[in-house]
Amino acid sequence: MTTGPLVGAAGSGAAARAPGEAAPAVLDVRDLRKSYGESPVLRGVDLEVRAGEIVSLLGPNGAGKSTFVSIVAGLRRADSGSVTIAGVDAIAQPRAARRMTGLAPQDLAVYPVLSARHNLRLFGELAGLRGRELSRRIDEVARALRIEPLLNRPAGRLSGGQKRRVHTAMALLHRPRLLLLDEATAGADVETRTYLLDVVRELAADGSAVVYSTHYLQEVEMLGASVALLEAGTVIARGPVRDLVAGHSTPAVEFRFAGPAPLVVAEPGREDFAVRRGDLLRIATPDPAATIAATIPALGEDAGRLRGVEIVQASLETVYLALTGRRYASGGPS
Ligand SMILES: Nc1ncnc2c1ncn2[C@@H]1O[C@H](COP(=O)(O)OP(=O)(O)OP(=O)(O)O)[C@@H](O)[C@H]1O
Repeated sequence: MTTGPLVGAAGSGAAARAPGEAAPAVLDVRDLRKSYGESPVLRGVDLEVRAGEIVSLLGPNGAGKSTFVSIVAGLRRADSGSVTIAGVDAIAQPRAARRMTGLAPQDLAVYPVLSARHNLRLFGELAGLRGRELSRRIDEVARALRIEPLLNRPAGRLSGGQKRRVHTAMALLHRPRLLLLDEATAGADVETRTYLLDVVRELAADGSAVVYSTHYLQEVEMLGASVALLEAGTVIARGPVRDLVAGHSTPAVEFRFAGPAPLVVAEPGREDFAVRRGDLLRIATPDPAATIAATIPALGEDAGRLRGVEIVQASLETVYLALTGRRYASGGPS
């Protein structure tokens, strides 16, 4: 897809660097802490995002992703820590930092009685664009996100997915050096999701740094993004998907039963790698075929209740499950 120059002025694309030279950090967050009342949410978050890099911010509900994004965007105050955006101290100089940042927050924020174009004009002006340049940028971004036919309609009468595109377009107008997208594809249909992801990839290819919070692990791979996994207030895993998969996860075999799964582990040494939840017994193993061959004879009477056996290959999802402990609570049915 050709969408035209979305972020040409970000100006830090890979072409300007010598081969092998690391791109500069656009976002540099150190030891960020934030509590709501007595409840700590961010307990010392460090995150660096380089020009041209897309970082998917993952984490369970309530992990603090939106809190992190809104502090970086200057909408909330941190208790302590530093946020530097393209060399500017975002806590000491929030206005200067905001000019380089584009934010599409999780909650849709469009003025419903104004047209989509008027919404874009307002946000473009807030970001410092004027006159012809603003009109040109509205046209470019509208083309990229396929909202041209919607521009003259009141934003309040657009569908959820159409509003989502207008809302995201507002974050892109001024070609931000740093783009913050908080669950940008929530509620979007397959087509809208495709446009949004295309635009994010193009922005990064032109040199923007992107922080993309999402619950859709598939999108991380579609974006070629690296991962920052937020859990219990800190980043517990950071890096390219392939490195995380290689370092944190093995395949697993899942045995599904009619009724509660038995905890049967036939292979010595695999006990710590088995978890049971409801009708499912899951055994992480480097050799799934051997695990199946050893486990089925050991099931005894329970073999009659066996309904299915599946090999689950190591993937970002298995890493996520292994690191956050979600879905498979160790130690029996829950
Ligand atoms: N304004 C607030 N006042 C008090 N507590 C808050 C406030 N905003 C968020 N929280 C709490 O802080 C924690 C982190 O919330 P946050 O929205 O940052 O998480 P999240 O990772 O974005 O979650 P989700 O994936 O559900 O969007 C949650 O426990 C939430 O209830």
